[in-house]
Amino acid sequence: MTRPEGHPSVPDPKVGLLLINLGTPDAPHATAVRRYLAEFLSDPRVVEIPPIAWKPILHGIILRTRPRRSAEAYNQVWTNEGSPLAVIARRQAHALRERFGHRVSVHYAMRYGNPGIAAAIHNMVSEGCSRILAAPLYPQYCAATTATANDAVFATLAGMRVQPALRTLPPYYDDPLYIDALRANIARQLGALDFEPERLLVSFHGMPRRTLELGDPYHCHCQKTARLVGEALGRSVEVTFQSRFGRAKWLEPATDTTLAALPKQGVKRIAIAAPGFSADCLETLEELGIRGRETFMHAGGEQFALLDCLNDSPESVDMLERMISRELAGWVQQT
Ligand SMILES: C=CC1=C(C)c2cc3[nH]c(cc4nc(cc5[nH]c(cc1n2)c(C)c5CCC(=O)O)C(CCC(=O)O)=C4C)c(C)c3C=C
Ligand SMILES: [Fe+2]
Ligand SMILES: [Fe+2]
Repeated sequence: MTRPEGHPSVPDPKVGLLLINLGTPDAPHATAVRRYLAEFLSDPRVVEIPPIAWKPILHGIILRTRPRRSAEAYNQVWTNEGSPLAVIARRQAHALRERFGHRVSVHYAMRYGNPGIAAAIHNMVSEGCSRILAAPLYPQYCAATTATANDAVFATLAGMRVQPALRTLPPYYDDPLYIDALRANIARQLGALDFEPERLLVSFHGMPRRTLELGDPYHCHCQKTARLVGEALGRSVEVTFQSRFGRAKWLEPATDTTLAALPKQGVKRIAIAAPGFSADCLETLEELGIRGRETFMHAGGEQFALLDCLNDSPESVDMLERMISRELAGWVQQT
């Protein structure tokens, strides 16, 4: 790097990138799942019920029953290398490390479970990172995901005497880089199917409807992503919301009821994409790929394809590299 004459040469600051995802249990067993669910479902950003009312339900009912059922579901998608979400998060970080080389120190962390956000930031700081970009890998902003990931980053810095400088990656639901990565990823997979789907469903994780009424932009972000992806692919898409939890009204239409209804409307061949998930996980592989498929086929469907998420595909790594480089402008020499 050349510097204008008269300016003393200062060492380049070390820049760190922290990729953040939701988290997953350490093992597909009820004990590990209970530990994970207890942390996840105790987050007031996730369950917005006053703790005095929620705690007895969580500890008295949910944590007594759900871990065993969820562990069975995790068992069906667990791999030799671990939980799919953890495996893919590791691969995404590895791929970006290769892309950025010595320019950026790439780490990843989970909001719940391991590796944790606080530990990752402490590692980065002790490694000498004085500037950190925290990148929650949620394309659509939601208080239950983006905000709580950022909260955990801010809380870690709040306890430090010498803080690194910090940036956060904004939501990227309508970023042309994201839409183009989805277009390429979905088009490639549709082209490789041995049938022509009559309908392309795009299923996003659901949220309580009340969060939309309170002003969370998540629902609008999902709708815009879906519209832009449909336009980019040149075909219509149908938006649904999955993973309903509890008794309150959630965003609609629900993925499971749509899957049960489509064959009766004459739609027998479908493909389903889940563009809100940056990595395949329990919610895509088990809820859509196993239970969703069963629901559709039992209702009279004939062909069903679950498309992979962006994961560590070349288009995903290109997208992340370019989006992150843009956020790091001024911090890192562009190549
Ligand atoms: C009130 C409950 C939940 C809200 C709100 C919620 C929002 C939300 N979640 C994701 C992404 C993921 N959720 C995952 C699993 C999962 N989600 C909930 C509940 C809520 N999610 C539970 C209880 C679970 C655990 C599994 C189960 O018991 O059903 C996952 C997968 C994790 C994995 O280990 O693979 C992801 C990813 C988003 C994006 C979101 C709001 C937009
Ligand atoms: Fe969830
Ligand atoms: Fe689920």
